[in-house]
Amino acid sequence: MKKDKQILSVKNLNISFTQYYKGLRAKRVNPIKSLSVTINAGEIMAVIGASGSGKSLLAHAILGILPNNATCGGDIIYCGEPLTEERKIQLRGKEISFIPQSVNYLDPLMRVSEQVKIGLPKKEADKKQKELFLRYGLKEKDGALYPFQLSGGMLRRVLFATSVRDNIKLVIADEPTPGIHPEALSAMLNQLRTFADDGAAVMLITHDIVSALTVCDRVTVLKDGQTIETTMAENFSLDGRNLKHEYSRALWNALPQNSFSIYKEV
Ligand SMILES: Nc1ncnc2c1ncn2[C@@H]1O[C@H](COP(=O)(O)OP(=O)(O)OP(=O)(O)O)[C@@H](O)[C@H]1O
Ligand code: NI
Repeated sequence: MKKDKQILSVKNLNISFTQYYKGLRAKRVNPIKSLSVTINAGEIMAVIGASGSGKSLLAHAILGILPNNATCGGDIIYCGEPLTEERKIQLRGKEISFIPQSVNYLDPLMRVSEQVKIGLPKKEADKKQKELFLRYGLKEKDGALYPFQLSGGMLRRVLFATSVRDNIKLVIADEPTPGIHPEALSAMLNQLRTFADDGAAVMLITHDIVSALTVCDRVTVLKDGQTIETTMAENFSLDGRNLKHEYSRALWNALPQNSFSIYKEV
């Protein structure tokens, strides 16, 4: 696949919810106001922002899994064409791969090895699933277990294994690494890098900016459902003087390892 080709373009995304309370009184909330992000083939775009800034909603809008009471505006273009609700259903789990934030996305009643096999070509599903378990430090016998029998860290690895498929063009990873020990963390980040190097566009939603910077190309900063800035990863360095927006600098300088740097307005 040609690199630098735009795979995903989200323009002026707007998401609101109608909430009913006290019987019939309706209230609208509008957590995503004007959010834009583009990702090219071969690129990892980290998406960062405080809790509640709209990162997961962005992911869910692209995948077509927003709750029913959500209203969505703006444009989502995938490979040059509007990503309609039908196309979302058609493509997710195939060309568009999702690593969800919550392990609740796993089926509680299905053995985890079976869940990793979903979407794999039948003939090689067994072999591939075992390879993926090995790659992410899961034991072969763990495959026979149900989600409730695995630890949080193990479930994250299972989720990651479910995302590795051939012919992926877009990967959306929503906070894929919390509670993961350092070795598995780097295996997962390397896997995201491999997806990108093989030509996919990768969206890495995370709170862990420092780990993300080891693999990502660009960073989009969100605040209150709006894009604050998109910048090259290398601008997250020193005291953040190359970042355009005050808020991005504040996020960067709030990290414990940066707290001693002298922050001056530039
Ligand atoms: N179904 C819903 N109805 C109403 N508001 C919602 C709904 N889902 C999410 N929100 C609101 O939208 C905002 C953004 O939520 P979102 O889950 O995208 O945040 P996030 O950036 O992923 O946060 P975190 O880092 O904690 O995962 C939040 O204020 C949340 O309360
Ligand atoms: Ni989230």
